[in-house]
Amino acid sequence: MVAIHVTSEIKPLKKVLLHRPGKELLNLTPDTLERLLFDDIPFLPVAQKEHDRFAEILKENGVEVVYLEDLMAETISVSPEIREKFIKQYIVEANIHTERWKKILFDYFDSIKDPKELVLKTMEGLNLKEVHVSPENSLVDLVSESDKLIIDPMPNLYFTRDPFASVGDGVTLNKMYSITRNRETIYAEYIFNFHPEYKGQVEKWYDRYDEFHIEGGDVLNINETTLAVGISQRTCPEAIDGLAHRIFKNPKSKIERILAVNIPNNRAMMHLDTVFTQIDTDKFTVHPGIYGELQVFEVTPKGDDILVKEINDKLENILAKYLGHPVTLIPCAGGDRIASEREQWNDGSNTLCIAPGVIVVYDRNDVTNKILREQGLTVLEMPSAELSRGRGGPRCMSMPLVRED
Ligand SMILES: NC(=O)NCCC[C@H](N)C(=O)O
Repeated sequence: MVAIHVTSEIKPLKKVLLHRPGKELLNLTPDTLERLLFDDIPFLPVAQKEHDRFAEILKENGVEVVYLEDLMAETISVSPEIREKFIKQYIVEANIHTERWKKILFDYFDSIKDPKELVLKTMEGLNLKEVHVSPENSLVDLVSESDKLIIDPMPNLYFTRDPFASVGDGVTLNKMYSITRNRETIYAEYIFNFHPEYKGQVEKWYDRYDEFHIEGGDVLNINETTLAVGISQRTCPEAIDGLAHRIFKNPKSKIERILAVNIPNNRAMMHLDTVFTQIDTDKFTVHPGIYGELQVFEVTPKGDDILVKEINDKLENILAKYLGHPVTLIPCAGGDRIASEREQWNDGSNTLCIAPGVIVVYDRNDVTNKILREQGLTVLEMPSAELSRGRGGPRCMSMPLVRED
């Protein structure tokens, strides 16, 4: 089987990457919520139960589920050098810069021998009181509190959609918008560089060391030759320019055009997949907030450069043009403004399509889900009381690695 192969949003899903939320959620506090991009603190045991049900629904429907933490544990088990390189890089990226603390923390992480336990610990964050230090050796240690996080958790890791995005037989390895989420991409970097199944198998259309930010939630595979990318809070036009140059220049890419869709810059519409997702060959769920004419740019190759053309139109017309047939937009919660705003906040339009017309959704969006059933979709509901507090739905919580052609 190929390592990565995704040319659509709806073709049968064969293999998907998830991350089971872990103790990183226990290191969220009211003071850090905003910086760490959460709106509330999920109750971990319930969040895990909900996530396990998500994975079970996928498996019941023939999808192979792999976990980020397992792939990463396998990656650092490839050789002691890779493990050591990872720990050192992780510490620097966690903003630890003094030689003394780099050494203390290297020894701490290096002492965790089980690879998966080590990976999970790097995700969880670290409290000063977990590390044994001799405070008499340093003024800094004596003046600081003993019960504080010295390494932040990465609570958004269960949104595997964002740090990298599968496009064709490659990935965009993303430079993220926020400091907290930028740390997450280290895992994909190591997996794609060193994991035996992925090393040398995956084209990189964008890199985490590039200058401008782009996130996977903004990347939608319309078909084999057309990619839609949101210009949003999380993805800037410069990143799309850079991606276009790279992807058009690479003979292994089949992408012939990128549609850059300008969406409002706010938290309720943070990514393109927060405002619309494809659910069938001719159907999309949408946030009613993007009805009407949208600013859209068609980016195509022109010699060694790119050509950008503004093609503003209604979403349904743009999609119909590139898919080659009419499409129906189903608004979140129908036309009811209050229900729609409520359900949109809990990702009512953010569905994971696992085959044409078959979608995984949050159970809490009951108004939207009823409408989707009436439209003939197979709606697989997952529990969502706690997971939804992170502001992402089933599409955000999954990264397709392989979809059938
Ligand atoms: N694709 C998505 O819309 N992902 C949801 C990400 C939620 C996360 N709390 C964030 O703010 O990045």
